[in-house]
Amino acid sequence: MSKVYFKDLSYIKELLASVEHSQLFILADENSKGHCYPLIKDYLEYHQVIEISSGEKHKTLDSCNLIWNALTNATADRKALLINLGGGVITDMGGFCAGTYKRGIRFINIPTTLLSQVDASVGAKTGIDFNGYKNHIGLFCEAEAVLVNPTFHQTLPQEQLVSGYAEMLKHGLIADQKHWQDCLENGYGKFSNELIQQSVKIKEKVVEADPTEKGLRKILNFGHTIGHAIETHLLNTENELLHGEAIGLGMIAEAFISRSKGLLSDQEYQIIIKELGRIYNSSKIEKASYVEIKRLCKQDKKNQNGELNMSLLKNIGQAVYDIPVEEELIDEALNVIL
Ligand SMILES: NC(=O)c1ccc[n+]([C@@H]2O[C@H](COP(=O)([O-])OP(=O)(O)OC[C@H]3O[C@@H](n4cnc5c(N)ncnc54)[C@H](O)[C@@H]3O)[C@@H](O)[C@H]2O)c1
Ligand SMILES: O=C(O)C(=O)C[C@@H](O)[C@H](O)[C@H](O)COP(=O)(O)O
Ligand SMILES: [Zn+2]
Repeated sequence: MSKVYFKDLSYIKELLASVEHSQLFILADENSKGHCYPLIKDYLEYHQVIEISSGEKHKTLDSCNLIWNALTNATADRKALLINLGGGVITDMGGFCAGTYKRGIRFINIPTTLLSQVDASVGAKTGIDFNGYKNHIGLFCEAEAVLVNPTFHQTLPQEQLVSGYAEMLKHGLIADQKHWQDCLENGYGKFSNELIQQSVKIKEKVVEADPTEKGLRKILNFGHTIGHAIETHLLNTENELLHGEAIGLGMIAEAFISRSKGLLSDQEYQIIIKELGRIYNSSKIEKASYVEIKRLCKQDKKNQNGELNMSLLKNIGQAVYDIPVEEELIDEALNVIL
């Protein structure tokens, strides 16, 4: 699996020297180009910047077209190297475009949001949304390397930190009670390299055990069946949520289902909803949307043979996967986050 480096940004020079390449391209959106590119520019040799518009609504085939066209117009060959500089939208989509261009060129991830540093840039899931379904088209495709540096947080809006914090709390809930505690003690004002590293280590351990999600890796998807459905349902509306904000609500709903299934104790459920509910509580979901949310859940990648399967919690720090869930339980769970 890709190595994750927690180093100064100047380390880019060494990474570039270690990956033989013919041409260098930087993929960014307007925010990562404005705020992050100036911090790395001096460490780069001659290169071309490919800029796409920011946000989940641009994680689409149209943006891929722009990226593939830019590579084609520059006559990029199979030894071309792409640096994905940005949040999870950039690392997911850039990885996918690199993995498919001329059947695959190499790429390095330089994640610039907390969420992409602790989760999206690590583990080789790449892809785009399609027909309104999250990450519906994609590849498992490894980055050559990932360079993580919290300097990028200086320009990140607070809500983006809160969004990334959800995936860190998820890592604690599914696999490491101490990390959950450490995250709660830390709060979401500022994140040390150490806490970010702890979170990445949890993800790496799960991915190493099951790189292509045949089994155990599904635990990283806790909160995502309902979270993704909420995120998709609200995309392009005035109530749009960031990925982590939607996953925060998804985790509350799926913790409820965990308790209903007799997996999670009431005591731990109460702790989880108290802590998550303090932060992820701005739900703008109406009862009329439940049918649509359940329809979206049916497209989740963990489902099989028409059965809805979720990853749920057994304890704080332990998750289980492939648990069949009845639709009525989703209604009840949505009532909890309303
Ligand atoms: N592949 C995976 O394993 C995985 C894991 C988790 C999430 N994801 C995906 O990641 C995406 C969410 O990632 P995200 O939260 O990073 O969102 P994002 O990529 O949309 O970035 C959030 C916003 O921050 C801006 N930005 C980025 N860096 C900045 C900086 N340093 N300063 C100021 N602004 C900056 C971006 O332009 C964007 O507007 C979702 O599409 C989600 O599905 C993938
Ligand atoms: O790495 C994983 O595996 C995850 O599930 C991490 C999630 O946080 C992430 O949002 C991922 O993109 C979801 O994958 P999907 O398979 O449900 O699209
Ligand atoms: Zn996620």
